[in-house]
Amino acid sequence: MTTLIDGKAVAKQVNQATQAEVAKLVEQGVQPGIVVIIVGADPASQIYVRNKNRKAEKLGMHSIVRELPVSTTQAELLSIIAEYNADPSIHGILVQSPLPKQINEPLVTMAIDPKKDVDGFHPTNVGKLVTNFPGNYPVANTPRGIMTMLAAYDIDPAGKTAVVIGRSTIVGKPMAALLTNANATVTIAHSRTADLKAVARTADILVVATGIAHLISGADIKPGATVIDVGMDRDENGKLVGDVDFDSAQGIAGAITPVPGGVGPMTIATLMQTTVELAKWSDLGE
Ligand SMILES: Nc1nc2c(c(=O)[nH]1)N[C@@H](CN(C=O)c1ccc(C(=O)N[C@@H](CCC(=O)O)C(=O)O)cc1)CN2
Ligand SMILES: [Mg+2]
Repeated sequence: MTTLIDGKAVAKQVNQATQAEVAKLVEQGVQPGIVVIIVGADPASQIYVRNKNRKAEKLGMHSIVRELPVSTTQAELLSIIAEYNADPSIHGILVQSPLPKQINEPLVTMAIDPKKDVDGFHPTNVGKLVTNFPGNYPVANTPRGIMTMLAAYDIDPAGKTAVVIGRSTIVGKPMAALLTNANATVTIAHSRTADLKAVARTADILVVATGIAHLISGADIKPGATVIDVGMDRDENGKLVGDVDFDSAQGIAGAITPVPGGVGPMTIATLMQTTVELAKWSDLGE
């Protein structure tokens, strides 16, 4: 029997808690605010940005979408970020990725005030995560949402062997840090890993974030393992699929996230949760 990890249902619970928290803050005179900056007109990014804006408004937050032309220069983008760094009504600044070629993404990440870094990508915040620094700071929303999902299903990483396939700043590296901080024994694997599938088979918790449709199949999964599929890929018919072949994993995995309806909804719900926390930490000193 394979348990389906229902990200949509967990996201709904997180969103309900966030909505209640927003209402409480508003009573105290603080309305959490987020700005999402999008450069260019990538259709998928436009949909994600619209979804974030709708969700933020639905939960009672102040939400701005700042749409910039594809020709925006590095200097223009940095000066817009500086504007929101100085705006007390904005607690979270998110620059939607991917960005056009003329923009230096790491410099953009560095320009965001770490206290408003709602993505958790600023090196100051990444450094705190990796050093398991005490206190409050934002953590990348996709891996943090995955930790929330694991907890919701009583899956404790402590003492388990975890394999994270993918080493991105958005998912793989912060995921490995969170699992390490939760006392798992963690391996980061990637495109250059020798015998990747044999490494995958050692995992009690397998997180796959490669962007390669159906890279992992049932034969690569240790029986009973928890499988978290971060992929959002298109198959040959244009259908949205994950990095894991869900059908062949069924019956082998102990628990698995579907695509869609797994990690994706948790990313947005966690982003909203982080925005509220940033507002609390900055305006109420909590
Ligand atoms: N600055 C950032 N840029 C990007 C991030 C990010 O976290 N920060 N992540 C991705 C895109 N993304 C959010 O921005 C995102 C994409 C998709 C989903 C989602 O809920 N997916 C659904 C399926 C949607 C569909 O049917 O197409 C699901 O998995 O159920 C959430 C967040 C890149 N850029
Ligand atoms: Mg994401």
